[in-house]
Parts: sequence; C-alpha cells; structure tokens
Amino acid sequence: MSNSFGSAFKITTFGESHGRGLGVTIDGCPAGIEVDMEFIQSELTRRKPGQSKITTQRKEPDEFEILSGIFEGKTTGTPLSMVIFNTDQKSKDYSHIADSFRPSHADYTYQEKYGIRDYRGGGRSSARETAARVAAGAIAKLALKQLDIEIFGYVSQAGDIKTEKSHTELDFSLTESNIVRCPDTEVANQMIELINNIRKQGDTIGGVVSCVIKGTPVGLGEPVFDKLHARLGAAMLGINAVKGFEYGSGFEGAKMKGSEHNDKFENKDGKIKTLTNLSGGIQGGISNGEDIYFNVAFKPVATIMRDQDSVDKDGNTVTVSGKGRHDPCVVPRAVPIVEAMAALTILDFYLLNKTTKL
Ligand SMILES: Cc1cc2nc3c(=O)[nH]c(=O)nc-3n(C[C@H](O)[C@H](O)[C@H](O)COP(=O)(O)O)c2cc1C
Ligand SMILES: C=C(O[C@@H]1CC(C(=O)O)=C[C@@H](OP(=O)(O)O)[C@H]1O)C(=O)O
Repeated sequence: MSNSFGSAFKITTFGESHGRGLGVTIDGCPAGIEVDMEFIQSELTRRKPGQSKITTQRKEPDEFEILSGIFEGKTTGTPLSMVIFNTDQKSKDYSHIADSFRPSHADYTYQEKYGIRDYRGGGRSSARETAARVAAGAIAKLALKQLDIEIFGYVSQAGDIKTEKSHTELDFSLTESNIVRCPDTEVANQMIELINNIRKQGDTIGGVVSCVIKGTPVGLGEPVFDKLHARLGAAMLGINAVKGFEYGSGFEGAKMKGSEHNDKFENKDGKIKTLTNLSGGIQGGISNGEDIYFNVAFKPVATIMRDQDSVDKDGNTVTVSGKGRHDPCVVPRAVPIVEAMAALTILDFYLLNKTTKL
C-alpha cells in the first residue's frame, strides 16, 4: 500500500479514523523553515470536524504534537514527524456495515483488495487521514511563505449555487468570514442555507473548491510526464471524494478558438508577462510566473441518512442506512486540504528544480 506523496519533500501519512491517532513523517524537509506552531494549529482547525452546523458533528480538537525534526523553532533537515490523537470515535455507528458495503464509499473495493477492512469510520479510507496532510501542508506553506509564494483556496460552488465572480474579482480576506468559506458573501449565505436544507433531508451534495497560487517563479515543472499541472492534478485527485480537476480555462477552453484563447505576451518593465491568463500560469508543463489557478470538483458524500439497497460480503441483498456523524457537503472543510496538497506539490517542485540551474 502506498502511503507517500512527493519526492524531494516526501510525506508519509499513517493512522486510521477510529484508531489511536494519525500522523505524518516528512522526509526531505529542508533545514531553516521557521516553524510557527500557531499557524499549523490554525490550519488544522480550519479542517477539523465539528467546526460548524454544516459539517460532521464529530468533535475533535485536532491538536498536534511534533515528535522530531525541529530545534529552537526551526526545522533541522531531519525527518519531521507530527501526530494527532483521536478522541471522539463512535465505532458503534459502523457495526451495521462490518460485513456490508455503503454504496459509493470505499468499503467494497477496500475489502476486495485487502481481504481485511477496519470498517470503523472508514478506517484508512476516511477523510480523517487528510488531517495529516494538512499538518505537513502547513510546514510546506511556511517554507513557501519564506519564498513569497501564497495559496488561496475557496469554495466557488455548493450544489448548483456558485459565485459568478472569477478569482481576480474576489477578496480572499473574506474567505474565512463565513462557515462555507466562499469569499462572495451573498452567495455564501445561499450555500449555507442549501447545505443546511440538504442535511435536514438526510441527503448530501457536492461542490467545487477553487484555488489560486500566487508568486511562483518561472520554471517549476517538467516538459514531459512530470508536468506541473499533471502533478497538481494527481495531488487533487488523490483527495477523498474528488471527481474532477481543471486548470486555467479548463473544460471551457474546449469551446474557444485559438485567437480567443492565446495569452499574448508583453514586455512589462523588462519582465515577460502575459496580457491574459487562460493558460492558468502553466505552459508546456512549466510555470510561467502568472497566477496558477484551478478548480476541484467534489462529489456528494456517499453516506446518506436514508435506507439504500446494497449487498453484503457474500452478495446477499441488504439495506444500509447512514448512522452517526457525516458531512452533508465536504467543500467547506476541503479548502485547507486543497491548499495543503497544492503547497506540497509546489514545494516539492521547487526543491527538485533548485538543482537544475545553479
Ligand atoms: C473533508 C472531507 C470530508 C468527508 N466526510 C465524509 C463523511 O462524513 N462521510 C462520508 O461518507 N464520506 C466523507 N467524505 C468522502 C469519503 O472519504 C470518500 O468518499 C471515500 O473515501 C471514498 O472515496 P472516493 O469518494 O474518492 O471514491 C469526505 C471527504 C472529504 C474530503
Ligand atoms: C473525522 C473526520 O471526518 C469523517 C470523514 C468520514 C469519511 O468517511 O471520510 C466520515 C465521518 O467519520 P466518523 O463517522 O468517524 O465521524 C467524518 O466525521 C475528519 O475529517 O477528521
């Protein structure tokens, strides 16, 4: 089973949703990153369950401990390990699916592949694992901050309600001002109402998290295979419940003519820039110094509070219904996860690329 992501800044996560806890080891963490503990905690707090009425009600403080890799407030270049203990597991909520499969969760595929499954809370397939990624992503963000690279994620769509404003028109200082994390405040209120109504019906909905990366230098990414957008896409598609990834003009670009789509170059005070940015900051797999922006589509949560026909391990027909605490819509909590995976990808490329041009 592969539990790692990245190569120069390589993270390995461990732990299950209803086990003792979760954590991450970062191998290849450069020395000299100033470790801001409050910032790491605030990132985990943005992701944690039980944060509002429109998320799962599991109550986890998600406080972290750093076990290794820092000295006098800075990373030392040795493996940096972090751990988060579980405190609020309610494993009884899962007894009824010990031998049965929830439609569209990971129960069936996991059972078939490994022949053994920690069914409690989805075990390793639970999005709780993303707490470890957010912890590592916070370290990556701190490193990127020292390089003046910043990442802004936000909810752009919940169900069929979406902001009509593009990322260039939005004020990201408003993202954290509401519980759904949409910087278009009026639309945010409609999203919250929709998610709340869906939750009351025992149902779930999907949504879209958009993300902008500002300050990347020209030259991150490779011209073949390890194209920057390919690795960003893999990072995003590796998040639970993700169904789609598009960057720059994305699927809209398919409708356009070259004459409309091309980003014309200009010489701006001796710097080569583009007048438009339908390329999404990446051309030929390599960052061009413009903002990198992309959308990540999440499906509706699989566990719904309604009876559904399914099967058990032996193929018998059964009825399963969701029990316990689940997200009616994942996007509010997915924002820090998308940002973390973006930070891990960009820092990984930055560290790899440093050695290509001395
Ligand atoms: C932030 C976040 C929260 C989630 N919460 C739930 C949840 O409460 N219940 C659930 O059934 N699935 C939840 N999911 C989705 C499942 O983890 C996911 O559907 C499952 O692992 C199967 O993987 P797949 O959907 O990628 O195929 C969540 C996903 C994310 C990103
Ligand atoms: C615990 C978290 O989210 C969980 C993600 C999840 C799933 O199936 O992905 C199912 C639920 O698990 P439980 O039934 O144990 O509460 C969510 O609460 C978390 O993100 O930290």
